[in-house]
Amino acid sequence: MTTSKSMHHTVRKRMVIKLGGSTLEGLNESFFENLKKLQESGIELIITHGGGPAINRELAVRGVESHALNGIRVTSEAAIAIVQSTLIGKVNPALVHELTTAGIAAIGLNGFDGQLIVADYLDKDVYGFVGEVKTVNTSLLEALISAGIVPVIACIGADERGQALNINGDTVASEIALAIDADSLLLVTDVSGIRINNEYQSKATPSFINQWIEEGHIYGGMLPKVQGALECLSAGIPSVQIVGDSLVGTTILSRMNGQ
Ligand SMILES: Nc1ncnc2c1ncn2[C@@H]1O[C@H](COP(=O)(O)OP(=O)(O)O)[C@@H](O)[C@H]1O
Ligand SMILES: CC(=O)N[C@@H](CCC(=O)OP(=O)(O)O)C(=O)O
Repeated sequence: MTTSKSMHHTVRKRMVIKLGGSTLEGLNESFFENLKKLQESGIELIITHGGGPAINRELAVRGVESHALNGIRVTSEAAIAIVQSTLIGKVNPALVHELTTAGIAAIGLNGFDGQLIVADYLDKDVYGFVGEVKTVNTSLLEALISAGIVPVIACIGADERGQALNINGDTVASEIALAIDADSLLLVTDVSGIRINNEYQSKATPSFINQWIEEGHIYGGMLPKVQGALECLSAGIPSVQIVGDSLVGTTILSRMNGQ
């Protein structure tokens, strides 16, 4: 009797979808219908999200300054409280509401829930209260997935002392994809993929991406996306896509297929 994986497991397809703050507030009915269709086709969905614009508005209302470095928000003690309350208190429940309204069973989570995302400071002197992912509670996610519930994860990590740490949404998405061995990662943003010299790229490879970063064609908020994508690809996740809300964009593969 062979013990090949395919003989013991029904083929599962698992997709992590990250919804960027840039596009989150404008998603329409047809976007959620598309998600529902993906789910009905048998794909297991895990949703993560950011919320940069909502955080910016809240910071401005309260007069707290912040700036980005390499696409990552340098997060002061005053800022982390606002990031935490905005993502967990506002953005996450609003998204869960939209999903459940669309008929998708969903439950909101953040790094504190069941120690979902245990984090440590990325580099406190440089970035302040920004985290890097140490561990992901995959059994919690597996339990929800097998119950047919879509986990909706806000990008807040918790350190071992219970301090909230801000983690870029793209980084959380790729770390979750790696932890649960996803078959694909979909980063939904406000542009239809990677644009180089005014042209959207339908395909990309790690070597092109490294070149585009060096030449300055990829910058700011696109950096954590492609960095997460490269990590996923090198760990064996077959495909990462960066797309707009119509799900059209750039597919990043380890190598160009058939070309
Ligand atoms: N080469 C590139 N192609 C497309 N967008 C890019 C590129 N380089 C930088 N960007 C910027 O990245 C932005 C998307 O990142 P971000 O604003 O952080 O979105 P999100 O909130 O979805 O994470 C785009 O709107 C664009 O301004
Ligand atoms: C550390 C860090 O950069 N955290 C991000 C978290 C939100 C996010 O990633 O939002 P988007 O999806 O809109 O980019 C921030 O504070 O903006």
